[in-house]
Amino acid sequence: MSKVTVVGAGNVGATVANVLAHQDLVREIVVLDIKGDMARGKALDSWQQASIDSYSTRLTGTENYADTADSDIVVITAGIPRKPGMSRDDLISTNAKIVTMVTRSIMEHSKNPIIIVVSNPLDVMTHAAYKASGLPRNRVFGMAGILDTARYRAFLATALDVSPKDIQAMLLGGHGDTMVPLPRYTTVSGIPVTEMISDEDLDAIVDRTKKGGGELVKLMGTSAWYAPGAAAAQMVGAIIRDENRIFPCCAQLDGEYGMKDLFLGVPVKLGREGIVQVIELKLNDQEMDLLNTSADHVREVMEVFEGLDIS
Ligand SMILES: NC(=O)c1ccc[n+]([C@@H]2O[C@H](COP(=O)([O-])OP(=O)(O)OC[C@H]3O[C@@H](n4cnc5c(N)ncnc54)[C@H](O)[C@@H]3O)[C@@H](O)[C@H]2O)c1
Ligand SMILES: O=C(O)C[C@H](O)C(=O)O
Repeated sequence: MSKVTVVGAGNVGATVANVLAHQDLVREIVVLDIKGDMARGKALDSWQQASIDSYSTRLTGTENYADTADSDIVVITAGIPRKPGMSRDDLISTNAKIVTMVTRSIMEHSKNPIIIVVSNPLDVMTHAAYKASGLPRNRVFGMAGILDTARYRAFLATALDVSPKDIQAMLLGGHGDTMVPLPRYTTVSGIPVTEMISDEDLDAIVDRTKKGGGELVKLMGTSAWYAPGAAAAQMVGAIIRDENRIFPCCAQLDGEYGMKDLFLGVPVKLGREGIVQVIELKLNDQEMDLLNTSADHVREVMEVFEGLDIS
């Protein structure tokens, strides 16, 4: 596996390419954007960093899909980000068209890629790419849960004054304010987090996590990119190394958690073939209720998507 395409050379796309290049895992990264010179410039800038940071991954930029031919993995970050006051769902009509067109163009030049979607609203955009690609569900999935748990882990690390490296956590649901961080599946070096923090403080951290994207949009006027870019690069790394790592990702459910034909955040095992397994947790009633509420919200956005005219 050695060719990765990143579509969208904006804040997130450029970060995915740059972080991935630093892992020195792939032969070639192609960065594609409708603004071809921006893609060329960012790829060239990252390539000029190679001798300083010691990696061999060759980066090039383009606006031409022929240059993406025979990609093993494609990360789609193309689309508009939200501005303060907007929800991710407000992006749907613009980004649904972009993600669909991008996926169709990718499939004209790569036979059997793995596609990782980043564009928002994430769960529905992952469905859009799945539908436009014709690929099986194990090869099309979305990045959100790694980012959302990373935020949760960062907030916990600050509150407990420990390293975020020692916090392990799981999270379910759609990538929106109804996401479901799971304290029952959160540990600090194996110690249940509930033994280290009060219920009140933990609740506040769960709530801040759910609104974590919006907090950054408010601060910066646009959405985040360092942690999102690193999260997508981590997924690419796990696939290329065939590691079977378990991450929360947006995957199509086929009966798991009692749901079908819906893309939602769940724990998955990631290896060379993409999603090797969707992992079903034994949820309690309260967790299941929260997951159902989140799924209902994603279904509402799906209805908007189904009503769009994307020719
Ligand atoms: N899943 C997540 O957790 C997560 C995290 C952060 C951002 N996002 C989403 O990722 C997307 C990108 O965010 P960003 O901050 O990088 O935005 P950005 O505006 O910095 O970059 C987006 C890029 O997409 C390009 N683009 C637009 N239409 C295109 C097309 N048809 N073909 C190719 N390129 C095209 C633009 O030219 C631009 O360079 C947004 O939708 C944002 O909401 C998702
Ligand atoms: O919040 C956003 O709009 C971008 C992204 O989904 C995030 O969580 O940072």
